[in-house]
Amino acid sequence: MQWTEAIADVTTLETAGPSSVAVTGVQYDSRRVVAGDVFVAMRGGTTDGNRYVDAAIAKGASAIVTDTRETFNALKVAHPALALALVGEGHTAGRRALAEISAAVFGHPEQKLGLIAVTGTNGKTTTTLLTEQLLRSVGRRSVLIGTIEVHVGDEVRESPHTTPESRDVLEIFAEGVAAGCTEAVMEMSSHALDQERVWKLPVDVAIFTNLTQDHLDYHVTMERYAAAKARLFEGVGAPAPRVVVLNADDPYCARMAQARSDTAQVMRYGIEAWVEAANYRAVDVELHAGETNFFLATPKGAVEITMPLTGRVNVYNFLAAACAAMARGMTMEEIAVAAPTLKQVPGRFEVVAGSREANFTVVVDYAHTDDALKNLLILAHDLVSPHGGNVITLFGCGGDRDRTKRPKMGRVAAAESDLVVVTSDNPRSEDPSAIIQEIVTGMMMADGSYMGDFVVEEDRRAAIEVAIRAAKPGDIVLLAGKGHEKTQIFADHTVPFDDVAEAARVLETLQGEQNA
Ligand SMILES: CC(=O)N[C@H]1[C@@H](OP(=O)(O)OP(=O)(O)OC[C@H]2O[C@@H](n3ccc(=O)[nH]c3=O)[C@H](O)[C@@H]2O)O[C@H](CO)[C@@H](O)[C@@H]1O[C@H](C)C(=O)N[C@@H](C)C(=O)N[C@H](CCC(=O)O)C(=O)O
Ligand SMILES: Nc1ncnc2c1ncn2[C@@H]1O[C@H](COP(=O)(O)OP(=O)(O)OP(=O)(O)O)[C@@H](O)[C@H]1O
Ligand SMILES: N[C@H](CCC[C@H](N)C(=O)O)C(=O)O
Ligand SMILES: [Mg+2]
Repeated sequence: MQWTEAIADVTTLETAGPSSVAVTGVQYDSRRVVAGDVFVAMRGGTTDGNRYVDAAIAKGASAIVTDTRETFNALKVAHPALALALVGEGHTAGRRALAEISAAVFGHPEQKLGLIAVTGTNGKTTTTLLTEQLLRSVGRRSVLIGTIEVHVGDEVRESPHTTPESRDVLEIFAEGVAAGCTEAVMEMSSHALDQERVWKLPVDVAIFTNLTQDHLDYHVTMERYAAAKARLFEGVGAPAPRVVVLNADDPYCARMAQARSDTAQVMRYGIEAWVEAANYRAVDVELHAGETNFFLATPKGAVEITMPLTGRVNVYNFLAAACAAMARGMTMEEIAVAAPTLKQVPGRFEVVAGSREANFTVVVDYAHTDDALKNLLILAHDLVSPHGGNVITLFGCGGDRDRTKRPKMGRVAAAESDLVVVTSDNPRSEDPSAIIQEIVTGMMMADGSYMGDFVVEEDRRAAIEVAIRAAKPGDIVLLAGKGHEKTQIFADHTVPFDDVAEAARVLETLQGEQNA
């Protein structure tokens, strides 16, 4: 492709250098540049891509796009034979240019896929995976992009980010188109919406799951966090979505509804809301461990649903996924047929194998906000209360993330558990014991005493053993916060770590001790 074609959709302040240059790819990270790439130098929060233009040129970059005038002026003098473009000042202009160039370079795959995008604090990963499975049940092939995995048709890859940069999204989309995919299902994190990593992606169906506290380290206020999420329903540089799917039971439903276009079709789902407020409803919900039954009531009638997922939050995730599938042309009858075949999502209420033999249940769950933890604890109580079992909760909080959720998670855990084991999550650059102290502060009552029973064990491996050894028959042990994650991240090193594997190992040891 020619340079002029690659930047045809980009708003430039100034260009310089030759116009007939062959462009073979595009990159935003100098370390990934190969000969022929356009390098887009963007300012960031940690560093500045403009510092790395020389590195990119040394690797054979065919052209440089920058969001900084000094870089542009300096390159004009130092590299007069290089194709250059200056886009508006600042990282937003850089990210927009990156998206526009990537769409051109990858042949506009975003125009060839029906895009379903999911935002909200909790439930995005689950909802995307359920939506993909529903579509697959009627023979559609999808691209999936989210926290745990990337799917390109039948191929499964690890995911580095919940929502990658536009360049990477568009590359995956192009591979999906080549593999015969007709739809794409993706999570859109608030970071990505705010940073416009999803610039000009034409979302056909936009889903809102819920909004509760998280990420205030980044967004600072709930209003700004909500505004970032609302951008999905407005369209980020693209026309507003054709269909919006909203959780009518969430207090932020109206906020998201306001952002949509006047012509958008609105599908509101819920369990609690009145019929007038929610036109897609779960009625007569029966929750069991490992199975949930209800009627999916729609404007066209109702169908009976049986699905092998546990808990009320998954009824919401199913409703969201079912609405999206219907918006893409599936019938409710097809959805009812597919429901029993849905797969459990890794690390979301995942029951650890071997726990049944121990006569108690060990569950790994990705709850890492106070709302998710509260929902998890309610579910755990529902499951153990018929036979008088206890709830033992293990969790920690991630470093370099929202600090204000730490005491809130501490309070919820202490109020709703019979025993809490406070430990480390991913400490990242922070001191693990300082994070734990902030959690424990939330467990303190007005008179200075602590609510509930808790123990502190900073080492997550040892803590898992403490929690499981404390369990008696009929109890449930919740290992919260890390879900599917396969590593633990410390300041200067990352180690392999897997809650499910650690729990299985302890259960095996216990079994061995019992047999001895
Ligand atoms: C806060 C945040 O979102 N940061 C992301 C953002 O960083 P940034 O804009 O500050 O960029 P930077 O690191 O300062 O670098 C500036 C530029 O220099 C480039 N660079 C840098 C070094 C180099 O040698 N050469 C080079 O060219 C970088 O590629 C970049 O283009 O853009 C970077 C490039 O894509 C991301 O790696 C980085 O993710 C960081 C690591 C991160 O932790 N992000 C998290 C918070 C995040 O985005 N999470 C959400 C999910 C949240 C959820 O699921 O609830 C997600 O969507 O994944
Ligand atoms: N609809 C929901 N409402 C509230 N909590 C939920 C919901 N769905 C899942 N959860 C809880 O949130 C946790 C994370 O779920 P999931 O991974 O699907 O969400 P996510 O939005 O993708 O999270 P992240 O932003 O961290 O990737 C689950 O383990 C569960 O505890
Ligand atoms: N994807 C989310 C959740 C991380 C969960 C927890 N394990 C942590 O590391 O904080 C984030 O980046 O905030
Ligand atoms: Mg996710």
